[in-house]
Amino acid sequence: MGSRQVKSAPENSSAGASPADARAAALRTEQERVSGIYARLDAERAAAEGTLRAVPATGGGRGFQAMVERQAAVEESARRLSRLNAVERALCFGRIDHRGEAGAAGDTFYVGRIGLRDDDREPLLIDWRAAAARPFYTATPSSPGTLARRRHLHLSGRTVARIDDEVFDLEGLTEEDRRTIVGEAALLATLRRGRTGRMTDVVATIQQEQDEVIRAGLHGVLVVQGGPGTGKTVAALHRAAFLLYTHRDVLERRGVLVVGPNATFLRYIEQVLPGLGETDVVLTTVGELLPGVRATAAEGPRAAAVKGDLRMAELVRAAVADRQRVPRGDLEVETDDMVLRVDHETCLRARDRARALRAAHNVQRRLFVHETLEALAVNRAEQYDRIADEPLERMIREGGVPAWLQELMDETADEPLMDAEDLKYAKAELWRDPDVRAAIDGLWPELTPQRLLEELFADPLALARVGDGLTDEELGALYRPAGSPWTVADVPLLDEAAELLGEDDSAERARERALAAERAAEERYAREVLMSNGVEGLPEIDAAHLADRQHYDGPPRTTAQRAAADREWAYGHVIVDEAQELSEMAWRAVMRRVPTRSLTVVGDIAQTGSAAGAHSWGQMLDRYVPGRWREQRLMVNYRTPAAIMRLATEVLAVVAPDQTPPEPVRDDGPPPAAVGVPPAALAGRLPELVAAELAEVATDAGEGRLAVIASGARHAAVRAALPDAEAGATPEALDSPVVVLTAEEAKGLEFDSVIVVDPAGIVAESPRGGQDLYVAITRATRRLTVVHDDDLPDLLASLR
Ligand SMILES: Nc1ncnc2c1ncn2[C@@H]1O[C@H](COP(=O)(O)OP(=O)(O)OP(=O)(O)O)[C@@H](O)[C@H]1O
Repeated sequence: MGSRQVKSAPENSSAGASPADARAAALRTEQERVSGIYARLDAERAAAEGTLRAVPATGGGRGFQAMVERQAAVEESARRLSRLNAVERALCFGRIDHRGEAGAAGDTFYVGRIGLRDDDREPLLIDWRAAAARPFYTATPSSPGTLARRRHLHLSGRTVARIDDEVFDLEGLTEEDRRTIVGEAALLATLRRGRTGRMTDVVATIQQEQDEVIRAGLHGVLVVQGGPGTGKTVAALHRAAFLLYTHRDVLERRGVLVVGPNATFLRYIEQVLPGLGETDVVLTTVGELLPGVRATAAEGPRAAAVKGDLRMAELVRAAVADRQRVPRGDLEVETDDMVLRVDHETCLRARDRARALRAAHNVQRRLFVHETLEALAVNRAEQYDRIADEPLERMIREGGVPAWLQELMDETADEPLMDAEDLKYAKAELWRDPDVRAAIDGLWPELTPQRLLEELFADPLALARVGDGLTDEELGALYRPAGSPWTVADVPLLDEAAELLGEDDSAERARERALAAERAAEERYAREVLMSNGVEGLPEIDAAHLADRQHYDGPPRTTAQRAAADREWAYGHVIVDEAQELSEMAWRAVMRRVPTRSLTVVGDIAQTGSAAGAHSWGQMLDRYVPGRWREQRLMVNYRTPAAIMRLATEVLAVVAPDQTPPEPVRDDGPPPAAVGVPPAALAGRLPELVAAELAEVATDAGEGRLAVIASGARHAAVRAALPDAEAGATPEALDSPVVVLTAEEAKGLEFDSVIVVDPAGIVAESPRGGQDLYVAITRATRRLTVVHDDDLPDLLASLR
C-alpha cells in the first residue's frame, strides 16, 4: 500500500497555550481533515451513482458479451455504492503518527472503515484492514513499534467530538502509564454504552489478541477458543471482513459462510458486516443449511444426542440401501392383459449392476429402471410370441404343416423377438403403465431426503433393519410419527441423505419453477439494490429497467445469494460460531461445504450445552484435519463486569475445571443479587423486579435491555407473569426491552440486565450439568439477579 507523509497538523501553533486551547486547536485540525475525508466520500458516491446511471440499458453493443459487460459494470458500481453508503458512521476513527528521523516529523496516517485516495491517488484514509493500519491495533506502551502516538477520533455525525491520545515516545511516561492496556479509555467508553439489541462493529477498539485472530492467514482451520464475552463473535466477523478485503478475488467468487446458533443470533450480528462495508456473506444456522428445509422444531436431548452421533452416517447409508430391493421370488407384475414375470436372478443382477455404478441412488435408479423394463418387455414379447405360436404348434401336433411354412419357421427361429427400436418402444409403453411403474417404484423408488427420513423414522421395522450398531433404546429415540416437523438435529441427516440420493426429478422440476420465478426475483433484487443505494426514484434507473439489464443468462444474484440456494456450493471460507454446539453429524454437513478446509471455528468448550456438542476441539476436527488445526485463545472478557465474573468463575471451576476463566476488563456495576421467590409468588414478584431493573439500566440514551433467562420448568409461568415481554428466539426478541429466553436461546447474546429464574432447574435440565447456568449468568453487561425457589444450588453458594 502506498503511503504518503501527511504533514503533522500544525498543532504546535498552540505551543505555550493552555491545555484547553491546545485541545481546541487539535480538534480544529482534526475537523478539517475529517471534513476533507467526508468530502471525498461524497465525491466517490456521486461518481459511483453516475456510473450506475450511465450504463446503457440496451445500447453499448449487442449480443451476449456486451450484456455480460453491462451486467458486470452495474454490479461493480452497485457494490461500490453499497460499500460507500455503509461506512458513513464513524468513517474515520483513528490516526497514527510514526516516529520521524532526526527530529523530523514521521508519516501520519488516518485509519477508517474504507480506504480513500485524493485526486493524486495519495491515501487520505487507510482501510483498517490494510497492513499500514496494523500498528493502530498492535502498538502497546511497552512495544510501540515505530509509533510515536495513537489518536482515537470520536465522531458525532461528521463532527469530531473528542480526541483520545496515547503517546508512546514521550520521555517521562510513568510505569503506570506503560502498563495501561491498549486504547483503554476508548475501549471502556465503548463498553459502557447501553445495549441496543444489535451487535455493532468494534473496528475502532480492536484489541491486540483479537487483531491476531482477525489477521490470521486464510488457509487451514483456526480455532478461536475463549470464555464468554471475549469478543470471539465480534473478532470472527471482523475476520470475515478482513479476509474478504485481503483475498477479494477468491472470496468474492466463492463466498464466505457464517454459521450461527439460531435465527435470533443471526439477527443480532447481521449489521456488523454491512457496517464494515461487506455484504457478500451468507449467514445461516445448522437448521437452515439445506436449501428448501427450515427446521425450527425442538428436539428432545436423547434424540438430539443419537442424531448427532457419527454412527448416523452409517444408518443413513443403510437406509438408502434398504430402499434398493429385489422381490423374494420372481418379480410379477399384473397388467391389464397378462402377468409379466422377471426371474429373481435377473432382478438381483439389475440391482447389482445399478449399485456398481458410482453414482447417487436416484441416478443409479435410472439404470435399474432401464434393466427391469427391458426384462419385462422381453417377457411380454415372449408371452405374446407363445400366444402367436399356439395355432401353429397345434397344427404341427395335429398333422404337420406345409413345407414352405416349416421352412419359414426354421429360418426365423433364431431371430430375436424384438430389434432395438421395438425394445425401446416396448419399454416406453411399459413405463406408462401405472402397475409397472408402481412395481418398480416399490423396488427402487426415487427418493427425496425428506421422504427417506420421514418414512424411516415412522417405521420401527425399517429402523431395526438399518440400525446396526445402535441399541434398541437409541432406535426408540429415533422413532416418531410421519408428518412430524423437522428439527435442527434432522438437518445434518437430511444433508447426508441428499448427498447419497442425488437430485431427483422433483428437484429438476423445482429448478424449472425457480427459473420461471426468477424474473420476479430479479426485479425485487434490483429494487433492493436501488433502495439500499439510495438511488430509487431516479427516472432512468427503475427496478424493472435494472432487472432488464441484468437479465442475460440467469438471475442477477450475488455470490452470496447463489451460494445460499445451492446445496453443493463450495465456499471459500466458513466461519462457525458457537461451534461447540455442533454435533459430529453437523460437522460433516459443514465440512461438505468447504472442501478446501479453510475455516474459522469460534467457541467455548466450557459453554457446550447440547448433548451432541463438543467435549474438545480435537474430537470434532481431528477427523478432517488431523493435527493441522491451530488454536488461538482469547483471555479478556469485555462484557461481564468483574463482580459477576467472580460468580461465573466459581461455576466454571465446577462445570469445566480445566478451562481458564477470562479476565474481566470492566470493574463497574453492583455485585449479583439473589432473591428467594416461591414459584407461587413468581407472578406477583417478577413484574416488580423487572420494572426495578429496567429503571436501573435506563440511560439518557434510552431504555436498557433486559432478559429473563428461565428454566424450561418455569418458562410458562415467567411468560404468563410478563405478558408484554417477547419470548423465545424470535427476530422480535431483539427489539423488545424485555425478553424471556431459555439458556440455550440466550447463547451468544447479551443484555444490560439479566434475571436468571430457577437456577437449580437450569442445572437439572442441562445435559451437561451446569454449563447452561454458566451461559445464563454471563449474558449480563451490567446487572445480574438470580431468582430461586427454596435454596440456591451449590454452584451459586457464594450468593447465599
Ligand atoms: N475490542 C473490542 N472493543 C469494544 N467492544 C468489544 C471488543 N471486543 C469485544 N467487545 C464487546 O464485548 C461483547 C462480547 O463480545 P462477543 O459477543 O463477540 O463475545 P463472545 O466471546 O462471542 O461471547 P460468548 O462466548 O458469550 O458468546 C460485545 O458487546 C462486543 O461488542
